[in-house]
Amino acid sequence: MAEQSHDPWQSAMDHAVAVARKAGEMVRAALQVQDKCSPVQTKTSAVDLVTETDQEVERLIIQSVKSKFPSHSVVRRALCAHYCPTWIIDPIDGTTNFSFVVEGTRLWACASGFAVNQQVEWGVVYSAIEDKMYTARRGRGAFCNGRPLQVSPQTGQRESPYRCPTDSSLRKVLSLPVHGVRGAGSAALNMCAVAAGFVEVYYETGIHVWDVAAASVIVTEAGGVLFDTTGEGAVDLMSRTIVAANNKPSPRESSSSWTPAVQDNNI
Ligand SMILES: O=P(O)(O)O[C@H]1[C@H](O)[C@@H](O)[C@H](O)[C@H](O)[C@@H]1O
Ligand SMILES: [Mg+2]
Repeated sequence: MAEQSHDPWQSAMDHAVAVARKAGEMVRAALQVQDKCSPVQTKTSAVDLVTETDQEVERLIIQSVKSKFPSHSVVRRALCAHYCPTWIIDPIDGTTNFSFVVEGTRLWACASGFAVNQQVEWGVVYSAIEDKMYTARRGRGAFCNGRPLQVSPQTGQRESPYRCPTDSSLRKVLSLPVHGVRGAGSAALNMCAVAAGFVEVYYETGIHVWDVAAASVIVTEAGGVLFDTTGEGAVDLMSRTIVAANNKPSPRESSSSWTPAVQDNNI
């Protein structure tokens, strides 16, 4: 079918939802086959864990986008610097959990974000084990299985000297007077947890654009905010650091009521 001119981004997003379901089924099936969950060597990176299933799902997405939207680019490694509509995909976000069957395999997801002119227009994150399809279109809200998402209304207390975490401050973050700290391992799902109001803040350094592009718009459309780890600037999805939160505390505002999903992946 040809690309539709009246709302081309919407038809791309609908397609991403369908592909994510298919990808999720593929990944679930692969869990039964040891070889498909084992890390493979790639030329690109020794650090980035990749399995045969990552590669299969990546091929599935690329082929389906190329046949349906031939003018679109598909990348894992760049937020397109020019106008070109670009899918930023993470075939399996949480490959470590998938590969090592961590936490009952729950925390992995298939994620696609779509950027035009460096703006993320929509995001789709599918948690196949939970059958949760998170979607958001810029300016049109965020949803999980069609139900609207809203970040937590929780705010901090004014007395605390807490500031937003900085790049090198994992120890500080871990000792904050918060209810609890979790590092569960899928950036996309951690951000969706912020969007859904389950946690108030997610923070990570060492992250890549494909880990966060899809969920970035899900967070903001659910009423959340993204900022850099100094707490001062706007987020740059290429910067490899991110804070996603239900609100942006002023420098003197407390985190004491926050329940962060925190990870630090400095490499
Ligand atoms: O490599 P994949 O796509 O599995 O993504 C994961 C990152 O590699 C981790 O840094 C990060 O901590 C998260 O676990 C993230 O989701
Ligand atoms: Mg990832």
